[in-house]
Amino acid sequence: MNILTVKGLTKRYPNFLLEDISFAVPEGKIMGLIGKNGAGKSTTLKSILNLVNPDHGTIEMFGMDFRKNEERCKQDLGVVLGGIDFYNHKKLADITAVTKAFYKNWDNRAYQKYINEFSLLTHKKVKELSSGMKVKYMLALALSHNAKLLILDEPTSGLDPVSRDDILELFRQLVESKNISILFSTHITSDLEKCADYITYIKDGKLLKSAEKSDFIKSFQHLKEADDKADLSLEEIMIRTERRRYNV
Ligand SMILES: Nc1ncnc2c1ncn2[C@@H]1O[C@H](COP(=O)(O)OP(=O)(O)OP(=O)(O)O)[C@@H](O)[C@H]1O
Repeated sequence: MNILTVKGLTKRYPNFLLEDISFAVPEGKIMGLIGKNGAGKSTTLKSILNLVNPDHGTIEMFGMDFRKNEERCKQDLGVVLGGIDFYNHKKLADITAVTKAFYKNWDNRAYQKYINEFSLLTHKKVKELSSGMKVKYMLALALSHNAKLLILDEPTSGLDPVSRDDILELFRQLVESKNISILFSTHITSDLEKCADYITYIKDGKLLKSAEKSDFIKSFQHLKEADDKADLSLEEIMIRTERRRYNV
């Protein structure tokens, strides 16, 4: 069963066109949304969530039309877009108090468990947290209302390799122990090697490929050159697909 199905998503900006994006996230799986800077990853996520107004396309979430059931869907959805830096001077406890009022199925015991598990101190202000801790706090909030789908925009960007590995490991554990589904954007291919089940690749606003990871990798092996012995890695696939020739 697919937890999220995106069909024909199109968004036109004056200097950019996100065109006819379609893909699906199966239940209990991690989908990595990849593309270089400016490819349209954030625009895709914001269009899915109705944070920008797409020109075309349908979004089915939890078997419902997202646009017609937005408030219901949001109860089971955890979203981390662009961090919480605009709450820099707020204490975590204060942000939590505002957040929990929004969710019908807020679970205080679960919240306390994740706060302890992630070693978060709720009397601290957002600006006192490391980047990895901020991501963990956002995840703690999402998990405390039993979100079934997490949509995360570049959750690992700006993290050091150890913190990145820690967050990716946490994603895998969440998927395996709680059957949560995750859609996250990144331009860091090693994130996907480590933890994605499926990959959707957007290039210049267009969908290049969306497939299960090993099928995805297989489908790009025509980019191999004579002296390539092993299969191309995701990094090589992306570099070769995006490489430009300069007339200098
Ligand atoms: N509100 C907006 N108005 C006009 N153009 C926009 C707007 N938001 C994004 N764009 C343009 O859409 C294009 C895609 O941007 P987007 O942020 O979706 O890319 P991205 O793949 O998430 O990039 P990055 O990895 O750098 O975050 C860019 O050319 C950007 O300038």
